[in-house]
Amino acid sequence: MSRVPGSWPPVEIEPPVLHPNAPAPGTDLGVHFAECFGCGEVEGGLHLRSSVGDDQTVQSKFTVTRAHQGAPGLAHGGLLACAFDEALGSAVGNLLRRPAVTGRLETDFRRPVPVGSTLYIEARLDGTAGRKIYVSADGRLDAPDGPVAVSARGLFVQVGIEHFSTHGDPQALEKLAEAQRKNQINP
Ligand SMILES: CCCCCCCCCCCCCCCC(=O)SCCNC(=O)CCNC(=O)[C@H](O)C(C)(C)COP(=O)(O)OP(=O)(O)OC[C@H]1O[C@@H](n2cnc3c(N)ncnc32)[C@H](O)[C@@H]1OP(=O)(O)O
Repeated sequence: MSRVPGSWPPVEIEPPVLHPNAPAPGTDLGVHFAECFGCGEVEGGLHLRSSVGDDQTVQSKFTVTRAHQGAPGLAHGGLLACAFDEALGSAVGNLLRRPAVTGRLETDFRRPVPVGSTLYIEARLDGTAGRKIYVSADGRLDAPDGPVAVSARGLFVQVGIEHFSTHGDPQALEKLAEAQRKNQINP
């Protein structure tokens, strides 16, 4: 049960409809962008690894290293929130294949997450309302059925692809499109 007040999703939603080219359960999702702090090969990054689960979920693993500390020996809460942003975004991007950005992210920190532990994060699509996409996730300590250490809920907002070229780095965007073509990701 969430500790964040208010019902979830906060508006009337439609059930999520998976994209016809959404990867099948069991598919390893790889790295969506080599320079992504969440899943890329970035020094000190989170190196999240994700695969498609059953029932409109994405399963991710995040191992906490010394680079992720806040208090000595414990994961920094902001980095944990980042891991959930990545896991939730991966569920939206891969299962719905709608370009979207995080509009709102809420996290409940329930247990300390020590350096060396692995969070098993299950992110699920909750529903959509027009451009708004509601997703939530639980992260369990050291095993897929371990105790819940962190829970999160996110609102992603669908954007046009020009969002990334207008506000971001068009060259990096082209690199990303090239990587997706190589991986035969059909938008
Ligand atoms: C495609 C192929 C994929 C292939 C596979 C890819 C895998 C891919 C993995 C990615 C994994 C990375 C995951 C990291 C994802 C980031 O970290 S994204 C970076 C962080 N986020 C940002 O930078 C977003 C910055 N914010 C913005 O650009 C704009 O505020 C937004 C979010 C686009 C919304 O602006 P807008 O388009 O003008 O829309 P706006 O009318 O303001 O809002 C739309 C609706 O959302 C609601 N809304 C917006 N913000 C909020 C809020 N904070 N609270 C409540 N409601 C809100 C509005 O009230 C509105 O509701 P309605 O009026 O429609 O009922």
